[in-house]
Amino acid sequence: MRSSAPSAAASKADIRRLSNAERSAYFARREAAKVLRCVLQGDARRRAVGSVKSLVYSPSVRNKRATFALVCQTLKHLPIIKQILEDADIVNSKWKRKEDLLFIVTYDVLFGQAKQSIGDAEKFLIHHKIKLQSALEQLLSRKKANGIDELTAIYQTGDAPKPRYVRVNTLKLDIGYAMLELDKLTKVQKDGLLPDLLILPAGTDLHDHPLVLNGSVFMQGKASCMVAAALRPEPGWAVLDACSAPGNKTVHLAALMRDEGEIIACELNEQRVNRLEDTIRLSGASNIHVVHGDFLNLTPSVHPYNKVQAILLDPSCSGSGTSAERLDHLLPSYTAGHAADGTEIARLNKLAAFQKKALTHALSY
Ligand SMILES: C[S@@+](CC[C@H](N)C(=O)[O-])C[C@H]1O[C@@H](n2cnc3c(N)ncnc32)[C@H](O)[C@@H]1O
Repeated sequence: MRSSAPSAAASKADIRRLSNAERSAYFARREAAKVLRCVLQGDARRRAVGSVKSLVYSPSVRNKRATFALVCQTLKHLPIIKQILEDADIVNSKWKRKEDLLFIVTYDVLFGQAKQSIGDAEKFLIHHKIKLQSALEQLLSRKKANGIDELTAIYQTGDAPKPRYVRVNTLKLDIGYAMLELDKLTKVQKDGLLPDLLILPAGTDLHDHPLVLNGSVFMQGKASCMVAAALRPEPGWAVLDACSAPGNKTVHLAALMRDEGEIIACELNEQRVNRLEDTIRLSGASNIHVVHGDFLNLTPSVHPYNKVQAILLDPSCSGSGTSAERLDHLLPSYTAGHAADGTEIARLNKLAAFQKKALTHALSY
C-alpha cells in the first residue's frame, strides 16, 4: 500500500528561513539532481554529454564541492537506493518523473545530512524515513552484509583511485614554486618521468585552487601529459594539433615550445572550439592559431600546413582508458558485459574507422 505524503515545493519564504548551510545544501541537492539526470541519460544512451566531473565543474554549477560529493555518493549507492525505494514501495508516477532528485535526497536522508523538511522531495522522503530505514535493514540482512560499506562493496565494480596529477604550466610558473605552493595543501611529489608533472594524493580537490583558476597548473593525467612530451617539439617549430579541444595537449605543446614558433590547433566541434579558446587564454600561450574545421579537409600542400614539422593526433576515442578518472565505474552501464553491447560495438567501430582515416591523413603530410 502506498501512503500519501505532504508535498509542496519550497517557497521563497521557506528557503529564506533556512540557515546558510541548509540553504546551500538544499540548492546543492537540486544541482546534483540535474547533473545526475544528464549522466544517467547519457549512460543509458551510451552517449555521454560529459563526465561527472566536467558536468559538475561547468560554470552553471555554483556549489561544486557539495554537488560533486552528492553526485558521486549517490552514484556509488545507486543500486542500493533503487532497491530500497522499490522495497519501501513509496514511489508513485509523480516521483518517477523526478527520479534523479529522489535518488539524491534518498542518499542524503539515509546516509547524509538531509534533515530539514523544506523542499517537496525532502518532505516526502523524511515523511517515509522509517520505511526507508526498514527497507535498508532488510536488504542488509538479505545480503548478509555487516553494514553499508559491505553492502556497497557487494553491489560495486569499482577501480582503485588514481593519484591526482598536476602539470605545471611553465609558461606561467616555475616548477619549484608550484611545489612549494601545493605543499601547503598536501603531500607533493615530482613525477619520475615528466619534469613538469607533480603527483598529489588521490582525491585531492584542486578545482577551486588559485593555481588552477589562474592557469598556473593544469589538472591533467599522466597519460595525457605523455603525448606532447613524447613529441618533444622544439621552440620555433610549426606543430599541428589535429583534434585539439579542450586543448590540454595544445597548451602543453606551447609550454614545451616556450611559446615560440607556431601551433595550429584544429577542432571540428564549435562548442569545443570555445573550450579550446578558454584553455588557451588561461594558459597565457600566444603562439596558438585556432582553426575551426575538419582536420580531414586540411590540405597538406597548402600554407600554413605545408610548413608543419610535427603533428599531434589525438582523435576522438572510446574513453575506456580514462573511465576511472571520469568516474565511469560509478555508472550503471559499467559492468563486465558492457563491451558486448551492440550499440557499444557500433560506436567503437565508427571511432576506429575515423581514427584510421585521421592517421592516414596525418601520414600524408
Ligand atoms: C580526444 S579529444 C582531444 C583532446 C585534446 N587533445 C586534449 O588533450 O585536450 C578529440 C577532439 O577531436 C575533435 N574532432 C573529432 N573529429 C574531428 C575532425 N574530423 N577534425 C577536427 N577535430 C575533430 C573532437 O570534437 C574532440 O574535441
